[in-house]
Amino acid sequence: MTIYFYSTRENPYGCFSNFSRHGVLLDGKWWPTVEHFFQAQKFVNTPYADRIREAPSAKQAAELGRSREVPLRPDWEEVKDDVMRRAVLCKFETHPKLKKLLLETGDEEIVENAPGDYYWGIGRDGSGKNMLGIILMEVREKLRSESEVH
Ligand SMILES: Nc1nc(O)c(N)c(N[C@@H]2O[C@H](COP(=O)(O)O)[C@@H](O)[C@H]2O)n1
Repeated sequence: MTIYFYSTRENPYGCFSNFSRHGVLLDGKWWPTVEHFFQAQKFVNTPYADRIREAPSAKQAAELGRSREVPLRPDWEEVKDDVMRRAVLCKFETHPKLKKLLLETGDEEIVENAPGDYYWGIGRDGSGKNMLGIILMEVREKLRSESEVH
């Protein structure tokens, strides 16, 4: 059965959202959520990226990251999927309970049911790309093959 997630408040899969309070250590810094890291990478190596890292919530980090008052890095469209892959993998490697939950989803399809997001989610009408769901399934496959080797 397809697994849908969106709000962090929904159990058990709300923790699959990038807004969930599961931090990651990346590039020598601690990021309170994947969303903080992802949004900051739009302005990598600028003081604005540090401002995003210090945002009190993922929602505020996303608002800062979506502002176009500060110039977006020129290669963002080319790098954004890999930025997301790295952060999502790090999250599930860092938090064993989340890794277990992800592996327990087996081969089920995972879908970010974000009504306003037709790229990372499926959008309101279900026609979106579901790139975050696809990345979660890629990460699941990677973690599964690693756990079979050891
Ligand atoms: N909770 C939530 N609210 C939204 O409005 C969303 N668009 C999403 N999806 C997440 O948004 C992040 C990327 O946004 P931008 O590319 O910067 O617009 C990413 O974490 C999606 O999973 N979630």
